[in-house]
Amino acid sequence: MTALPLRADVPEPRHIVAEALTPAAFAPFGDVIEATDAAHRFTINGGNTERFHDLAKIDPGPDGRTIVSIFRGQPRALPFTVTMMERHPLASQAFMPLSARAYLVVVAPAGDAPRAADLRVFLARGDQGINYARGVWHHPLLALDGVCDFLVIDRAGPGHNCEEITLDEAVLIEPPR
Ligand SMILES: NC(=O)N[C@@H](O)C(=O)O
Ligand code: NI
Repeated sequence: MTALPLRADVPEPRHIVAEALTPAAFAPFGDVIEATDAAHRFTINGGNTERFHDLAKIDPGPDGRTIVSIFRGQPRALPFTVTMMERHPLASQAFMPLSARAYLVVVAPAGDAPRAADLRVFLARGDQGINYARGVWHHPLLALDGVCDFLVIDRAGPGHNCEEITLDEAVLIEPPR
């Protein structure tokens, strides 16, 4: 059986394999929210409780109000094709998994609209949250393996706080190796 010729007019999407989420790797995009030895941690409540203190820079913007919501995400199948990105120019946005499942985080630096080559893909563990700093480009929630709930901390207030762009080329996210 002869292989069908690839269509010359349809470019092969860029392939990206997710990398592990660490505070250092994610630093250009915001904060990783996790209870680790690296956090400013101290005991409270007479020794019953440990506080992992001040883990994310929540930024509601100059005239915004910080709000807390729950997002219930349907799972995405891998490989997943990224064709768009969004940003919140007025405030940060944080996601903390409540379902203890891994999820994907696709980001690009704040500033000009990203090209596909600018994207970074992280595989977050089910005990790691993330906080996108104001204006950081990201893909909307990418839950995996089942319906997942996330606590979300972002902004309510005047102004348009969600801008979307279509990428110059599609990006295929492979299953983690
Ligand atoms: N639209 C909305 O609130 N969700 C997105 O911002 C997202 O990052 O999932
Ligand atoms: Ni968002």
